[in-house]
Amino acid sequence: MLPWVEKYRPKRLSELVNQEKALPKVKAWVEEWLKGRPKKKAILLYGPPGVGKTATAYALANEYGFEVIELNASDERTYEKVSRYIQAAYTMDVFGRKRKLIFMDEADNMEPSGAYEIAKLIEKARNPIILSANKYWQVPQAIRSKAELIEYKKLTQRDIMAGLWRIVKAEHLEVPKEVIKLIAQRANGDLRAAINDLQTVAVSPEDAEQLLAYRDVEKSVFQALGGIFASDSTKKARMAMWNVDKTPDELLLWIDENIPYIYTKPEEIAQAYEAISRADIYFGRANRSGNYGLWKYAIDMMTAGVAVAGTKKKGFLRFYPPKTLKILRDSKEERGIRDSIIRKIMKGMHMSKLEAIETMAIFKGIFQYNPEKAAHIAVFLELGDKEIEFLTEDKEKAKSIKGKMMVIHKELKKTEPGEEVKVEKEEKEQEKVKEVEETQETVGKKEPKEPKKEIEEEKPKEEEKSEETAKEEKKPKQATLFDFIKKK
Ligand SMILES: Nc1ncnc2c1ncn2[C@@H]1O[C@H](COP(=O)(O)OP(=O)(O)OP(=O)(O)O)[C@@H](O)[C@H]1O
Repeated sequence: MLPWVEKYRPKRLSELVNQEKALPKVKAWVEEWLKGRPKKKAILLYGPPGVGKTATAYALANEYGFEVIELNASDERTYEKVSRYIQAAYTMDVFGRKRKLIFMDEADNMEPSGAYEIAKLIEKARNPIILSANKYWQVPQAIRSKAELIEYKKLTQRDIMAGLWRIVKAEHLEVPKEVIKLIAQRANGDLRAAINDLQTVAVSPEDAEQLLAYRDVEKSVFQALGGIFASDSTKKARMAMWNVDKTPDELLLWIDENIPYIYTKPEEIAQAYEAISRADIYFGRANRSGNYGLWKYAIDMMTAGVAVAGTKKKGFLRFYPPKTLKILRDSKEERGIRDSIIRKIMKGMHMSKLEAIETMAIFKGIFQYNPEKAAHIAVFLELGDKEIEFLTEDKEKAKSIKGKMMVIHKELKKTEPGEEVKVEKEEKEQEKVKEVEETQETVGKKEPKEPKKEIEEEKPKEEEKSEETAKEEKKPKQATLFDFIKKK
């Protein structure tokens, strides 16, 4: 399906909305080219994303009969390409070919080392060169000084709505006014984002509400995914991570979820998953060793590694939130509980987030069908009432697990030397709790977590060391899922 941003790209400059200040300057410059060679061979269009910079280049070319050569300024091979097309300019039109207009996107992501060479090429250029950037001050000075700077302003909500209505009419859609307004509000001046949202809504109206709500919150994640999957350069893929409001290991889940939607060839999918699992291994190692320097490798694997797994994706990409997290359906409270369980698994079992989430899914099964094992897990991870209920999805089952946990706690305390007196006291306390449980709904609210702490605090100093070693010995034993299963 042709992306609507392309399908409805303005054919003429007059179709561009609300860039009245910029367009006369662009026109004047290109008309100078028709007469000869202007003083400035290049113009630098700068402004926020999705406001018509690229659209200007194409509409201009269409109106004035140029062929657009689109290059990515951050690509290392750009210099080579620019130089090739600039040579070609000397023989322009000899074979009846169209004169070329060079459009260089992302001038603010250019390698500074190549900038000087490109600036020299601009000086020699026989063809119009249009550079585009979001932040002109990040364009290397050598290049900036060779270009006329033209500002593109952020579009208003009205502009965005006008742009959307044009498409709604052309596509014969029936979209309520409120939806158009909502999309325009969320686009924050970016018509490209708004058009993409409109296409998403039109493709699947059934989950439009959720997707829109989600986009609002997670906009930067979608942008990052776009950056990773639509990137033809590893550097750009890596950069896509920079402004995401998610931790790298969370973004990994998003990438993981979207691989099969974006890549279609089995070998591409396999390679992308391979990159993801290697990233996950690095995250796991970083968590275990506390060496967070390993995150760098993990991030490289999950961005650049995934980006090179398949061919660059053009066109409309639709991303989905990770199902594992069920974020859309979960309430804020549930999310909090789920995240806390995941954190406890990560910490207690020394796992990466992905491993912890998979483990939590397994635990859910155990908590629902095997209260005995579940109780061991709950004690080990020090799960609270809400967390146990979350895993069982059933209050009664949770109650039974909590009862078993008390027994386990009792057993554990009995095995600790010099604690018989305490245990006796504990037993009495627990009996009291049991009585309350039998009469009240709030069973198990008092987990024996606190009494355990008390005991630890009161332990004689000389025992600390041996307990440390005991803990050390316990650690690897309890750190795998199979150990819980064996326990029964
Ligand atoms: N001012 C505008 N008038 C009409 N359509 C626009 C305008 N701005 C953007 N669009 C629509 O949005 C699409 C994306 O815009 P465009 O590619 O020109 O953005 P851009 O400013 O180059 O953004 P970026 O900096 O991210 O490259 C266009 O194809 C067009 O359909």
